[in-house]
Amino acid sequence: MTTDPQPSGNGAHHASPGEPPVIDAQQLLAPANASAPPPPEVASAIADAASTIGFFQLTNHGMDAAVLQRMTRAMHSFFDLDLETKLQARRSETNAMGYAHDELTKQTLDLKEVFDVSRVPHPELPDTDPLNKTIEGFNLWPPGQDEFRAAVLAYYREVERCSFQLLEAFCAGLGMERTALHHLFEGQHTGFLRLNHYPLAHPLAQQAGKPQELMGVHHHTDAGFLTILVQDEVAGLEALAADGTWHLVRPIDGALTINVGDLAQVLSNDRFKAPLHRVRASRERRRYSAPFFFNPRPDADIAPLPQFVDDMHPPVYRPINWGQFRSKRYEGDYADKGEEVQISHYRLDRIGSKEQRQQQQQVAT
Ligand SMILES: O=C(O)CCC(=O)C(=O)O
Ligand SMILES: [Fe+2]
Repeated sequence: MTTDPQPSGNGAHHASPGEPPVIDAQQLLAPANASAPPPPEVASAIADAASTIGFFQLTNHGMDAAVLQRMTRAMHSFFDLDLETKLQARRSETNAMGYAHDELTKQTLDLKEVFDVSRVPHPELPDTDPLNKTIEGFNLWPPGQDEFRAAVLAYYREVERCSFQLLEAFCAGLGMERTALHHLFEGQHTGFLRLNHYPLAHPLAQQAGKPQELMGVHHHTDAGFLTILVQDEVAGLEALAADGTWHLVRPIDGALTINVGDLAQVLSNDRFKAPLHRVRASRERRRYSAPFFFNPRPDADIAPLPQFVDDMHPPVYRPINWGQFRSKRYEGDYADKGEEVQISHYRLDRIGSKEQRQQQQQVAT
């Protein structure tokens, strides 16, 4: 049973304590509002959510519903293809985009299959033209799937447009000029769209003493700045709240689910929180989702912004070069190369770094 959302002070609604707020976005993402400042109460509700649970849901958002629906249909047909066809667009160690059914999170196999698509720098040129290679590699497409390609690329352009508008609301919520962070993304952002399909969990998985097999995605934070997620009606996504308990991020028809990424946490010097989240696998229903990871230019050096640093709030992180961080992270997704790189490795107090833990152990023993 679900409870009716309760209104809170700034127009956001919480279903229950710890559950991400549902925010009426007042058409924040509509093209007509591209040059308008984000409504202050929307920016403030976003900032409240971003600085507490790190997740929120946007209703009445203004993204093009027809483009979204077309992508969703194409995603279902794609995952229904036979494995052999999907494997023709299989990603590799040197090409992060394309199809995979063997992704690792925290060195553990996730129960899902994915298809990743990045920005196309020169849409007028063939997909395989060297000028269309980004730090993610080339986009790979299964043969004979023209509608899938067209639908996915149309959605990519739409969610990319919305990401810039949402970035402005994040900036406004942090009390900054709304275009203050555009330079980190403009021209060469490395945002990518992921299509996720979570097949049914095997009924014997838990009995076999392997509860980890019941996770669609193991707990993680998203590495980029922000994520715009479309989830279907099958529940499964959970976020870790400050009290240490997992809360369902319930699917809401027509809403966009947004979460803070690691880089927004770093830039805001820990004001915004990148939440740990995971996806439970279901034994009853297959689940589909489509996150867009809004990531900066490869040459962006991300560090706490001066306005969030003072005597009381010293910088928490040293600069992170995005291009290097992303490629290290991908190595961990693709194959077990040891501990996955995290922003905690860049903390100046070095809490959580391997070196520090080893040092602490040496001191303790
Ligand atoms: O499927 C979902 O709801 C979320 C997936 C996710 O967290 C991810 O792909 O990073
Ligand atoms: Fe995620």
